[in-house]
Amino acid sequence: MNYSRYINSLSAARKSSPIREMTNLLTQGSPELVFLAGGLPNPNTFPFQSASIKLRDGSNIQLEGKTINDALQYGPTQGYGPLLSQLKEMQQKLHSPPCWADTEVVITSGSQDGLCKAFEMMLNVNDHVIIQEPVYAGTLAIVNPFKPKYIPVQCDANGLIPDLLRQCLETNWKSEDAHSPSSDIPKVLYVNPAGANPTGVSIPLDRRQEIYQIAKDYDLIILEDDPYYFLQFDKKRTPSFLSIDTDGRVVRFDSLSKVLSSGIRLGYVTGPRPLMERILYHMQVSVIHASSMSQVLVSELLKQWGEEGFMGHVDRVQNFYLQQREIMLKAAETHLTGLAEWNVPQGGMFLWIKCLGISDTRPMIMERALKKDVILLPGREFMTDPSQPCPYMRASFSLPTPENIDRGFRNLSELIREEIELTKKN
Ligand SMILES: Cc1ncc(COP(=O)(O)O)c(CNc2cc3ccccc3n(O)c2=O)c1O
Repeated sequence: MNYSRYINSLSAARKSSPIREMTNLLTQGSPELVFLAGGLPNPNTFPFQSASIKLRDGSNIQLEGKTINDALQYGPTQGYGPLLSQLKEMQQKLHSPPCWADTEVVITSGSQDGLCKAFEMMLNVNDHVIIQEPVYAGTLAIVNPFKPKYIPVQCDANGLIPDLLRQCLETNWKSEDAHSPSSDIPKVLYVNPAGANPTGVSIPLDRRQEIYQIAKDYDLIILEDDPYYFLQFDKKRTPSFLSIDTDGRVVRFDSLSKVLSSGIRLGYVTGPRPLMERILYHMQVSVIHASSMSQVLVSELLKQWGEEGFMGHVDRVQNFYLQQREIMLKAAETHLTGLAEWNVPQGGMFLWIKCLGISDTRPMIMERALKKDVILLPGREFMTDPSQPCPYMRASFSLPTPENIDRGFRNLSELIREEIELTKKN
């Protein structure tokens, strides 16, 4: 593939920082090396001497000696060596990427960081951007400043609809336009394929293959934003776009937020080397690297757990959210039947609810929900055109207890009934 068409002039102008190259030397030098080059602070001046983290299973992770020094010091931009190796091994085992030999992984400060850098590498102002809709509000927040011409592709119970995707493209372009520098044909397809935010929908494999073929026909890069991959409620996880990527056209964003901790701010981007190099250079100048403490801690955890321990943990996390989903679905049945409609989420942590008899949920939620001791997000936040009224709202089942879910939905049903009355009066 010719990746230059996906790299805007800003990103193409980025170069590796000499200081970062120097720091990489530090990890390659002999023990006799006298390092006079980089401005790394002397760890003996740090007040932290060791750290011990207690795990819920009663075991401990000890950071001391080399690990505490690594945790407190600058490290390689691409990621802390041991963790990078562990994550690369995990990607190979879980996804068996067909283009693995030409693939690179970069550890980022959450998948949000990686997603932001990928769009900032690829987009120019006023670009066409193909995006599933509804879509995670954090993605819109990244892309909106580019004043994009969104091509929103509607979803059904199985996610993004390939026929609509193909229709959007063939109505306005020919596939050969992808090879014409002057064409304004889109270059990027953003997809959140499993347990999508906000719908909870997962795209089945046959549909992913159709979508991939369309991306192939129109030479699109697929941004596979997949933080809920481990939270798919069907234990047999659907193969990722990365696992069917025979061309090297998928950039995949994984997150540790939903399975280990959201506060450690660790995600990892997996994609073709020429694109990952651009993201690496951007990391060098934006944050230098993701938190060393977070990376060392996770690496020691994975070392202690091994693959079996980690997969056992993510299964427990998946089961927790499945239980939470059941509780929210029961509360919806009890309190919202006749007032709203919803699909059964196939993954993630959200229920996407359509209010019946209310054209736009934003005023109800933003102006009247707090008085009812319940708050959720209005559907407009997840639309590419927020000026349009939207009858949907997103409820998260990650945090509330079963009792609070039931109480919240009881309050919600009162809120909706009062809103319908209000609408009738106006
Ligand atoms: C589809 C999709 N892609 C990327 C991310 C970012 O995850 P990261 O790995 O932690 O950076 C997310 C996180 N989504 C949310 C985060 C959040 C944080 C504070 C408060 C509210 C939040 N709400 O509501 C969210 O949906 C996501 O859903």
